[in-house]
Amino acid sequence: MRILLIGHGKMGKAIEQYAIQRDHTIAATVDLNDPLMPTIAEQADVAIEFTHPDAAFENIKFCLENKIPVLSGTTGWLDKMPEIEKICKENDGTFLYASNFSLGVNLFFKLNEQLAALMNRQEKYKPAITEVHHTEKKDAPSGTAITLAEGIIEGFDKVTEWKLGKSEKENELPIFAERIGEVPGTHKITYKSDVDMISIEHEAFSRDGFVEGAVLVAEWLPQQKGIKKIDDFLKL
Ligand SMILES: NC(=O)c1ccc[n+]([C@@H]2O[C@H](COP(=O)([O-])OP(=O)(O)OC[C@H]3O[C@@H](n4cnc5c(N)ncnc54)[C@H](O)[C@@H]3O)[C@@H](O)[C@H]2O)c1
Ligand SMILES: O=C(O)C1=N[C@H](C(=O)O)CCC1
Repeated sequence: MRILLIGHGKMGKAIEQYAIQRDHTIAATVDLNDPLMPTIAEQADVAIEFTHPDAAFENIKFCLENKIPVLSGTTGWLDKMPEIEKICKENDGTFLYASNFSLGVNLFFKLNEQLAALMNRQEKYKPAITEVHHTEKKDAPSGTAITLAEGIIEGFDKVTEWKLGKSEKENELPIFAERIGEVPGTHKITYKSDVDMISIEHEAFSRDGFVEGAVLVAEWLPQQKGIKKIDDFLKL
């Protein structure tokens, strides 16, 4: 498969290595200030986009308008998702966003939803999320923490919105974001009462899980149409 790699940072470089190991070709690599031109698009079967919150929208739009199936792992741009969905439809395109491409985190998302449904019947427990990432991360909270928060809000009726930092209202789910050294990504959900605490945690040991997930989804995506979810691929 011929891959257009948009973003050649920590994720882009690791994806390049893993894709080559799986016998794919990197048709082109585009980073900041490299122009994205239609001639580049013609040489690729799929695009993989891991850039910056401010850059994702234009990159995804370019791919959809130039008829390349595109997946994006970039976080922090989701206010523009409705517009991307519209562009995808207008161009009869294929697009997939996942806040986290690792199998382990996607299993953790399901566990989080099940725990929220169980805890919904309990009066005494209050949920919170803590996420820890490396100091170069641009956005907070992490995209993964936002997906976890959405899972809790869906199943646990006492919270209706999330808030970065300490919550002031009963209906707010606090998300605490810490930035430490080179931590690839740790997410912890806690339900605390006055007498005890229940917690579940996912810890990534490296970026390998994100990288593998992104390449496997990229192999599957060209056979799909429309807005896809990672659940459509993983079928968990
Ligand atoms: N979904 C997931 O599984 C997952 C996993 C890891 C990281 N991420 C997200 O992916 C994104 C990138 O992460 P990273 O660790 O590789 O970051 P990084 O900072 O190491 O790399 C980002 C790269 O994008 C480039 N870039 C910036 N603007 C660009 C533009 N307009 N066009 C092309 N390239 C541009 C930067 O120069 C840099 O090389 C972040 O949003 C991060 O949160 C998601
Ligand atoms: O390193 C990052 O940046 C990560 N971003 C994603 C997020 O925001 O959830 C996934 C984990 C790593």
